[in-house]
Order: sequence, then structure tokens, then C-alpha cells
Amino acid sequence: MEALHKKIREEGIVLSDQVLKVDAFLNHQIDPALMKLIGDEFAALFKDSGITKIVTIEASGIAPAIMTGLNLGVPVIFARKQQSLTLTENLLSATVYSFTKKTESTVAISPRHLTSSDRVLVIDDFLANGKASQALISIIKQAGATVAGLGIVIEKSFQGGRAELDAQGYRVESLARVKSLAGGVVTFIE
Ligand SMILES: O=P(O)(O)OC[C@H]1O[C@H](OP(=O)(O)OP(=O)(O)O)[C@H](O)[C@@H]1O
Ligand SMILES: O=c1[nH]c(=O)c2nc[nH]c2[nH]1
Repeated sequence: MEALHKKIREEGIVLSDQVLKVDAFLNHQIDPALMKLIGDEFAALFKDSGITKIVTIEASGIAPAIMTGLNLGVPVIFARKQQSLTLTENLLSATVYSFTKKTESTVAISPRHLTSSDRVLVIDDFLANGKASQALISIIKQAGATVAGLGIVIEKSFQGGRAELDAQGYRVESLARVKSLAGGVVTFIE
């Protein structure tokens, strides 16, 4: 997606060979116009997939997921990382190791919102080692629902997440595929 590539080139900061900082427009300060384009792109890619729900993980997946849900006209569920007094039923849950925080947490979704008749599109801001995506897939499977595909804003293709999802046979659509961050330079798979 050219507008996203341009934004990454102009405002992304390479922190190391492994980490790209995009907090100017994606996961701290958010560019709503870009997010709208991202939602429209995911919606166009998955419009014929019979999506009934979008699932993401707090916090940074929520913005692109909302814009996609708005376009497709389906609800958006975000897996919660914190226990909440309002989540009273037996939750569907999985553990996830956070790439940026280096901590493990339990993420959960209420079974009231996800059922075996759902066809789910997973949306997230980043795909690195695939821990967040795999946790969401586990929760969706626990509900007996179908994973129709995954929409990722920025994939770091040199880490293992994409290859694992490909090997599992999932459809993965990434709007920017980063081949390398070596030497402080962002190189895309075009
Ligand atoms: O493919 P992975 O190795 O799982 O990395 C990708 C995940 O890492 C980030 O989440 P993070 O835990 O940093 O939290 P955030 O959403 O609060 O930014 C990002 O938002 C993805 O969910
Ligand atoms: O801001 C971020 N930059 C990254 O490189 C990354 N990888 C996973 N999650 C991430 N978030």
C-alpha cells in the first residue's frame, strides 16, 4: 500500500535491526486519514470472504480494526489483556508474549461475542514473531469459529510470524511487508 510505505519512509524510525518505531501515526499518535485508507484496503481485500466479526488485540490493533469493521459493517472485538469486573462469564483465553514489553499476559474474549457460526478476520498493527496472531487464532478456535484470514498493517517478514501462518495455511494480507531494517534503512518487499 503506497500511502503506508510513504508514511513509514517519512515518519518511521528504525530503532534496531528488529524494531521499527511508528508511534507518529500508528501506535501512539494515530493518523485517522491513513487509518481510514487502511480500513478501506482491508475491507476491499476481504469483502468476498463472508466476514461476520473482526478480532484484534488491545491496544494497537484497535484503530485499524475499527476502520475495517466500519467499512465491512461488522462488529469489532478486542481481546483484553487486563482482568475486568465486567467480564463475568467463562472467558476464552490464551497467553501471549509481548514483543515490545517482553512480558507474558493472558488475553481473553467473552464467548458471548464469538460463536461457532462466526467467520473471523483477525486485524493487527504488527506481525513479528506471530505470538499475538497465534493467541487470537487459539481463542477463535476455542469458540468453534472460523479464521477467514489475517490483515496486518506492518509485517516484519524477516521474523518468524508470517512463515508460521503461511505453513498453517492461513490467508495473510499485509499492507506493508518489511524485508529488512538493517543499517537503519527500511526495505520493503514490493
Ligand atoms: O507478532 P508478535 O511477535 O506477536 O508482535 C506483534 C504484536 O506486538 C505488538 O503488541 P504489544 O504487545 O507490543 O502491545 P501494544 O498493542 O500495546 O502495542 C503489536 O501490537 C502486535 O500485537
Ligand atoms: O512499534 C512496534 N514496532 C515493532 O517493530 C514491533 N514489532 C512488534 N510490535 C511492534 N511494535
